[in-house]
Amino acid sequence: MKEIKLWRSALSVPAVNRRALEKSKTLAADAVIYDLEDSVAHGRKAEARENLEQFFRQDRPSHQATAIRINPLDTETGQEDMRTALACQPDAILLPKVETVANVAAASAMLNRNGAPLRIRLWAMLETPAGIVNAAAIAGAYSQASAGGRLEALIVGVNDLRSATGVAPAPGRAYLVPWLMQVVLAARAYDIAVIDGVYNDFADSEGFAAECEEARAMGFDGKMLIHPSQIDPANAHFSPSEAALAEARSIVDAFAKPEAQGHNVIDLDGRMVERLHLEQAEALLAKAGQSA
Ligand SMILES: CC(C)(COP(=O)(O)OP(=O)(O)OC[C@H]1O[C@@H](n2cnc3c(N)ncnc32)[C@H](O)[C@@H]1OP(=O)(O)O)[C@@H](O)C(=O)NCCC(=O)NCCSC(=O)C[C@H](O)C(=O)O
Ligand SMILES: [Mg+2]
Repeated sequence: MKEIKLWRSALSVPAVNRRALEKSKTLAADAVIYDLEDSVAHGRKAEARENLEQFFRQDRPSHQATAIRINPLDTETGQEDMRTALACQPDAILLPKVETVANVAAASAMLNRNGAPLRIRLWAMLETPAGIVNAAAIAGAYSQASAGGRLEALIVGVNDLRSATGVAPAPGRAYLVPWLMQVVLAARAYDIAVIDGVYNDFADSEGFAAECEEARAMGFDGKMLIHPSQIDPANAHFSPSEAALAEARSIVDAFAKPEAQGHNVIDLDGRMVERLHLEQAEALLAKAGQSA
């Protein structure tokens, strides 16, 4: 059976902030992304790497996946970050500003060359025009489904994307939605996770809730976060609703009845239900069991 993982909340923590690093272990985020890239000033990269090496020597809570976001690998800073990440052995390394299959190939080759265990995965941020245009190729080339690939998740970087395209940071994301959907489609085509970008105004809980709802309806698995106050709402919005769980139970029950045996299509209270709905229902119930 396929491994089920939760991707509802991926909190970014600046690796330069030791207090936030400590706090991260106590939080209910499904994943924590320790950031060496944009949240760390250029002159403090070495300090941030040192913090991470110390931090990863400690025990970590088992409920959280860990990732380290490095700088682009075609820079000396990115190369040094990768050495730190290899020493820390997080669950994943998050590559920023991925634009081509070659960007992922370079990281994958470094992991393989250095004998990194296969459990260390790659996550890719798509946050430039080229990254969005090439989303399907990037998702396909190194995804789990394609012979031992390491790529496990795509994350959208909406701030960089807005900056590179000139799309205004206005309320609502009408002009971004077509590009976001391209990323969702690419991830679904290759059966990898897909995480929506950050909501900067962490004091605006209503706006955040609205964006979570939109992201869920678009098919995202969760959201990248910047502040602990966003974790509980994200976990709630990206968990299956009670109504969806009740529906799933009724589908499972209906297919378990003797009269449904040998049928791929049944009538459930005047609606056609197929076996693919049964598989969806079982997956939803399994996921809910994991998040309970
Ligand atoms: C945005 C912040 C700078 C706000 O920080 P601060 O003013 O300190 O917030 P609070 O006083 O409300 O904090 C309350 C307590 O929570 C801790 N805290 C705050 N943020 C985090 C965090 N991210 N992880 C863990 N803990 C956190 C504070 O230390 C306080 O703790 P305590 O004193 O013990 O009660 C700050 O939230 C922050 O730095 N956020 C993360 C910024 C970041 O990671 N940016 C990079 C990711 S964004 C991105 O990737 C964009 C993307 O690339 C794109 O292109 O779109
Ligand atoms: Mg970015």
